[in-house]
Amino acid sequence: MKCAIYQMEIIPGNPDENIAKIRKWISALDESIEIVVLPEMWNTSYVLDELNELADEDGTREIRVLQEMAKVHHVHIVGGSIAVKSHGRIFNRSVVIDHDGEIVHQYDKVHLVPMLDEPKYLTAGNHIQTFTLDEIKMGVIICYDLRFPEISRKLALEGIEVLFVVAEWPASRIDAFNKLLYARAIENQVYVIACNNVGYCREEKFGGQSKVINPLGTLVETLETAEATLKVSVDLDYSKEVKSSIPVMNSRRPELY
Ligand SMILES: NC(=O)CCC(=O)C(=O)O
Repeated sequence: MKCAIYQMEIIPGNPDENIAKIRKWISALDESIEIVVLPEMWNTSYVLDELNELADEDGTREIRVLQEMAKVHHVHIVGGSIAVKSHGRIFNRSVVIDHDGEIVHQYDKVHLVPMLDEPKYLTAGNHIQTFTLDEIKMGVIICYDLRFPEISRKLALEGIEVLFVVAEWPASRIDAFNKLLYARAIENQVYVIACNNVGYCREEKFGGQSKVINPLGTLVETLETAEATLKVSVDLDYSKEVKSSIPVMNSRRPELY
């Protein structure tokens, strides 16, 4: 699976310019790329007090663009997440679109971040599910979700081979981001494909370091702290190989914990 990750510098509070950036970035990718990954809240960043005006109903404006790009460029899109309005409430919603332009998955962030005031402005989701692309089961979690091993374990127990982590993780806590990514890969024996943003939103600086970690916990490749694209090829059979050589899931004792 050939993957491109967009470590994007998101323009705070400007969905139109961010949509234009996404269009330009996807259009410039070479044709061999099969799946692209975007960061969390790429349409607005963390201008939470402006989302009532900025967020589109059900994210229709952004989703239409992603569907068009997916079809035209024949790529699956793990669309990071976008701020959307739905029935008067705001959600931090991840949308996955296949290369035919069909929506295959939507997920509303279930763990809202107190340190970024999310509980004050956003409504949490209540559902955690896997999705399938090219017959491979995958899962996506959003940023702060990474701190809660239960959500990744639930997805792993349902058979995912790849865990996408879409993030706007601050630079001040980037060591925790990196360590948690390794932990989730090792304990669940899955590829972790993490897409963080860079730049600022108001006073907050975001830390980048988007990366891919294999199911054994080895770094495949990482970015640093500038806007950039990470292109990697992922051998999905490796997850099955690791699962059979170290049978962690079979060694579990769920009756004890
Ligand atoms: N956008 C986020 O969810 C940030 C999470 C964070 O800052 C942390 O867990 O620390």
